[in-house]
Amino acid sequence: MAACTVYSTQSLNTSCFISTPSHTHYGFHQKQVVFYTTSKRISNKRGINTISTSPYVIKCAGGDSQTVVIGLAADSGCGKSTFMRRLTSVFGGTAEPPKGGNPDSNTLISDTTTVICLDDYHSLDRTGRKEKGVTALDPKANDFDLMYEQVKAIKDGIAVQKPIYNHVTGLLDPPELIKPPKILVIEGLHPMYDARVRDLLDFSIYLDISNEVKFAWKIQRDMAERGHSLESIKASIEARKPDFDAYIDPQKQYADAVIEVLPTQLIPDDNEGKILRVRLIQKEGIKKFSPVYLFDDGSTISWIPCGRKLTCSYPGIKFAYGPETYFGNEVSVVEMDGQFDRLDELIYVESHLSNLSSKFYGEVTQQLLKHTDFPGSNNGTGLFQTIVGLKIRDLYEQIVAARAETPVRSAKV
Ligand SMILES: Nc1ncnc2c1ncn2[C@@H]1O[C@H](COP(=O)(O)OP(=O)(O)OP(=O)(O)O)[C@@H](O)[C@H]1O
Ligand SMILES: O=C(CO)[C@H](O)[C@H](O)COP(=O)(O)O
Repeated sequence: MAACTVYSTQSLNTSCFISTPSHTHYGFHQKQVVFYTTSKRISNKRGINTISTSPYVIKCAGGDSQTVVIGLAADSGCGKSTFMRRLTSVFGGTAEPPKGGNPDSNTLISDTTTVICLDDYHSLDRTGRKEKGVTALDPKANDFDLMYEQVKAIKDGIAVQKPIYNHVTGLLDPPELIKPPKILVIEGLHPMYDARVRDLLDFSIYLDISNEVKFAWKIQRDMAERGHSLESIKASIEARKPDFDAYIDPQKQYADAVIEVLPTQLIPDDNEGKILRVRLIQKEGIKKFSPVYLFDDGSTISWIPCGRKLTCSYPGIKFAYGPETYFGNEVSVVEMDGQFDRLDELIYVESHLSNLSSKFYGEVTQQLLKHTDFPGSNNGTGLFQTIVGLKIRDLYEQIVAARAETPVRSAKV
């Protein structure tokens, strides 16, 4: 049986948020129990109940109970869903919408992860935004207080009733229950915009897609799959740009890892946007995260792997690695320009990368081979998304291991 520690409320901030109607006893996860014997419930207009008194909080040793929170920021259509599918696959599962819930829910749940889309915190629906003349990227169209309260509650192991923004109707639908998972990913336009939400993140990622590439991807998806015209795609990108520059793009300075996607430099003046130069920018000095490197940690390296061990057709493949400064922070950057002809040969490149946090030799290659149908599997976007997925798994395992030790120690003291 797990050893438990009982804390008196005098030393705790006892205010918390819950979503269930019962008010005497809440059990979250297997190894943490929060036990309220006296409670005062105040319903507020967001359907959240505030408990203002809680005499005992019991936490048990060996608990992996607190949710690890990951932030993933990017503009719409920049590969968040693809990245999430790769991340879920690293944990060995597939993500699905909540069973029996709203068919237009934006949430995806797997055994380990719950991914919530921050569009659900739009405070203005489509009509409301039109009337007020604001875009969904404008902070005025989003409820950051609620976002903070709910992400904090989930992180503390407490279920919430999260609103749903319905992309089909453009309306705010009735809320859905989100239980605390092992890993909560908050993805969308603003995971690092509000300092309170940012501080809750255990790791943060920004997908930085250059305008040229964003345009090429949008055309491919919105013209081919959604029947939009070229003119309307151009107009929509232009209309979003000022708010994107003001509110979304600046978040990259806070990210622990940035995946930057640029046009290739291997073809002069390329404007097709098919061959990509992708940079994995990794912040130095982040707890439980040690950046991936090529050949030699801290050196500056340029490497063309094409030859006997790696088949390359025009324009080839070029890797680079080295230390840089990014928004005043020391970072390590691994870069890949070009694309693989034969994905199985990626193993050759993988064997020259270190600190991958893989569980066995060839895991990165195996992951990419598993999902050759995902966009970007043959270039740096797929490679670096997979690597970041392994890093998140490693971070999660380190956090769980550290937590398993802490209460035992404090109980002994
Ligand atoms: N690495 C990639 N290489 C090429 N195309 C890509 C890549 N990632 C995404 N795309 C293109 O962009 C489209 C959007 O990708 P995805 O659905 O993953 O983005 P998203 O950020 O989740 O979009 P949204 O927020 O609009 O739902 C894909 O359908 C595909 O056409
Ligand atoms: O930037 C977006 C994030 O995905 C969407 O444009 C925003 O959520 C508004 O959605 P819709 O266009 O469906 O009203």
